[in-house]
Amino acid sequence: MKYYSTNRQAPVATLEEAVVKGLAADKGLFMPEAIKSLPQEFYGSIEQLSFQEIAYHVADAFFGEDVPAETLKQIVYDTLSFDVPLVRVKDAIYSLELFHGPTLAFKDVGGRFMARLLGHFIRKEGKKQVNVLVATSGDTGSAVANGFLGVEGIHVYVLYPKGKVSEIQEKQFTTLGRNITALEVDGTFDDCQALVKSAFMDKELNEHLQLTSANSINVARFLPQAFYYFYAYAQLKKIGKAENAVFCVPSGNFGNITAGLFGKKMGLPVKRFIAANNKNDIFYQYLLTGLYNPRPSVATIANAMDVGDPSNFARVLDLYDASHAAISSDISGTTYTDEQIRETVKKTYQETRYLLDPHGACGYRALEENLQPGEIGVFLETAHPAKFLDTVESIIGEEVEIPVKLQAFMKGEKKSLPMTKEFADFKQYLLSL
Ligand SMILES: N[C@@H](CCOP(=O)(O)O)C(=O)O
Repeated sequence: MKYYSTNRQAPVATLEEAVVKGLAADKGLFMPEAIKSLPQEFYGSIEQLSFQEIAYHVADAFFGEDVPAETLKQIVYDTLSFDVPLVRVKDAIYSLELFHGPTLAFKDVGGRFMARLLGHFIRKEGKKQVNVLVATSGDTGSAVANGFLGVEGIHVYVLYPKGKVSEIQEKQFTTLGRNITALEVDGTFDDCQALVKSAFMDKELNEHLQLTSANSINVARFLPQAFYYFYAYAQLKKIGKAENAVFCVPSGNFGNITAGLFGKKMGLPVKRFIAANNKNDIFYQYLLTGLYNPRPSVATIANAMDVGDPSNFARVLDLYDASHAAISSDISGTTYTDEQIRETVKKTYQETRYLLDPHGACGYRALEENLQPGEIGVFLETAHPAKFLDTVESIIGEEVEIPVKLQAFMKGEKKSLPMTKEFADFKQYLLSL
């Protein structure tokens, strides 16, 4: 399969080139030339398949031409060593719990898949060291750092905005050492993302180092996120609730919802999507006005969604031929203040005893407010509430139990390097390596 750039000014790439480069030479995002529909028989009996079996079918449609079947199967099965259960919260609203992986956030799926696929390409080609640059507003950093920890031939640099991620999130990527380096940037997530993208475009740097990205701009990070939409559908089908499924996705950089849109293009019977924003509501405003106006992100309690210029908007436009009408017919939007998020966590916990995290709360509330009669709503519960311990405990006024996996991260000592948001400083640092 070949990959083209959303900016259409760069040569098409092989899968390996797209994964190893991350971003196209014209600063566009790579898109697969074909989105294959999966056969009706697959959907007809999908509820009989395991998560790993379903994911392998989806992975095969994208990567099967370029990765030997046994290798791809191994990558998928190793990646998905945890479950993604669908849990009913209230009425027709279900939570797709994406926080049962090693770092307790949905990014574990893409992070682990990409680490394994990149590792495969490095071994196959005997490549020199690949340096992964990743910008995080909270969850990507930990998933990528943990997914790549100890992978030979790869060094990961995590760029994160100083003081704008939760304490536990920070611990998850600053305490690992080995092939993981954390850079604490005096700026916002958007500054971190801009530093990373500028590095990919810099000729001198790219002659000095082999660089790639592990944000959802990388096809190997973002496409695997489609796996769990199919699995959610299978779980709905098992309980006879698969008609009129609506997926509601807490959205920041828009990689997660874009993976769901790919699923729909592959024939997954999804009625519609809702993108739930926090106050960084650039996409919501786009739906209202037809104008895309990126702006500096503001800090919220749903910090992983604090993105002011969502990278994957380019892919959404590409998927729908830049038609605002077509996009709006598949996706609606919502936006919530911190106050509304707090209110939702509290009320839902009091009513149902289900504890939402601040991101999931945006998704849940959007369904509560927008679900039509006859529709079944699934919101993506993107991270475990304990990752936002202080926030969540202060909202519900109770102690939250910290899963053992998280406790382990909290014991380590934070190690990070300070970095300004000036590209010249970042470049100098990378050149000194
Ligand atoms: N929400 C992210 C921001 C980066 O998103 P990505 O999906 O492009 O990696 C985070 O938690 O870091």
